[in-house]
Amino acid sequence: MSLYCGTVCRRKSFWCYRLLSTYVNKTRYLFELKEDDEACRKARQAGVFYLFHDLAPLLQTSGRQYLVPRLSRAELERLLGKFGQDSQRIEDSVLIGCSNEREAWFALDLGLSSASSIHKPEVEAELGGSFISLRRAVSQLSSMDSSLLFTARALLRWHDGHQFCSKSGQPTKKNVAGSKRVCPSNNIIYYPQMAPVVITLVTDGARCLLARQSSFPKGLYSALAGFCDIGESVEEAIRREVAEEVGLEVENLQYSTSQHWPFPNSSLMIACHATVKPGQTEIQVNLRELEAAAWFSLDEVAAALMRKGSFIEQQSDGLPLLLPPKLAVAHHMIKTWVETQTCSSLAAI
Ligand SMILES: NC(=O)C1=CN([C@@H]2O[C@H](COP(=O)(O)OP(=O)(O)OC[C@H]3O[C@@H](n4cnc5c(N)ncnc54)[C@H](O)[C@@H]3O)[C@@H](O)[C@H]2O)C=CC1
Ligand SMILES: [Mg+2]
Repeated sequence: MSLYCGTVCRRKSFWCYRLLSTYVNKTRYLFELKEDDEACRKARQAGVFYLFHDLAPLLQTSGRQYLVPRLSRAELERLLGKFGQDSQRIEDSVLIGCSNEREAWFALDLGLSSASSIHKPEVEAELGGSFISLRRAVSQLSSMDSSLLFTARALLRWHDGHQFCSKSGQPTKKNVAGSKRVCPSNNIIYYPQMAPVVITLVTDGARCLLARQSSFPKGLYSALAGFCDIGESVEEAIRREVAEEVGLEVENLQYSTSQHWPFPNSSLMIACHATVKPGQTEIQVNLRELEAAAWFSLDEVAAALMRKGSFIEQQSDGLPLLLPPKLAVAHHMIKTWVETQTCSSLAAI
């Protein structure tokens, strides 16, 4: 049973953790760490650390998968000492989560601050791993690891880009958890930001519309995506983006799911399905935004979904269509569409 006992237990800690479900307990604990610098400092003493270098996480290879090593506080202090760094450097770490047992997890980038950047190959040799671009590693990470590393990368990048107050020009100061930065001269609080992005899988009933940008790997097609403009609702952004990019009008918008996507900046991907208006299927590609867009049949998409291996391996097997990696929300939407189409065609038999 999960119970919240409110103010009665608000003595030493914010909440009486004993009575709460594991999930609520964890959520409340993280909330406390973000709000209370002293509690977070204490948690950092016993916490574990994920290391990055210039936003690339430290990873270790295990067969076709990557493992994500973590360091205890003592191991991290030893490492910093070995490379002539003060343990003060740990102050730069940011809180990215915690275990069910309230072990706090932090991320620290050893390469971002050029004044005190640690030489990458030496750390890699010392820790028996490599700092690998998260984008490159994403298909070989478990979904739990990738979600944690996405958060860490986004937060580390945000702090790196918000060292100064945009009003006073003075240095800003992060709270211990790294959930905000404050300008000491005018008390303006800066919170980490994400840009809302709509991503839409358009169908005409039998086919789905996929598109590619010239920057995509050869053969890769994805759903239509675009940043929401100021003042727009999600529905308006979807209609505008589809019209802008492929010259079609859509209706029957249906929310599917959402995902935090850290490349290149933090985006909140809001995924929806939509259909074209009856009789409107002729694509007019906006070549300033896209290289190509086309309708794909269920068979073509289902075959592409079955393909295994990395992009490089898939590119060499000669089939024309490549789909986004499993962890991308675009993959999830395409898979959902194929499943729905397959079920409805089976039901029609
Ligand atoms: N996780 C997934 O499955 C997928 C994620 N994406 C992500 O969605 C994002 C948006 O997709 P695009 O087609 O590139 O968007 P888009 O169609 O809006 O075009 C990008 C252009 O929009 C403008 N723009 C407006 N607001 C912006 C902002 N806040 N930040 C950056 N540019 C802004 C810029 O001129 C930029 O060149 C990309 O960052 C991409 O990584 C895209 C497809 C799949
Ligand atoms: Mg786009």
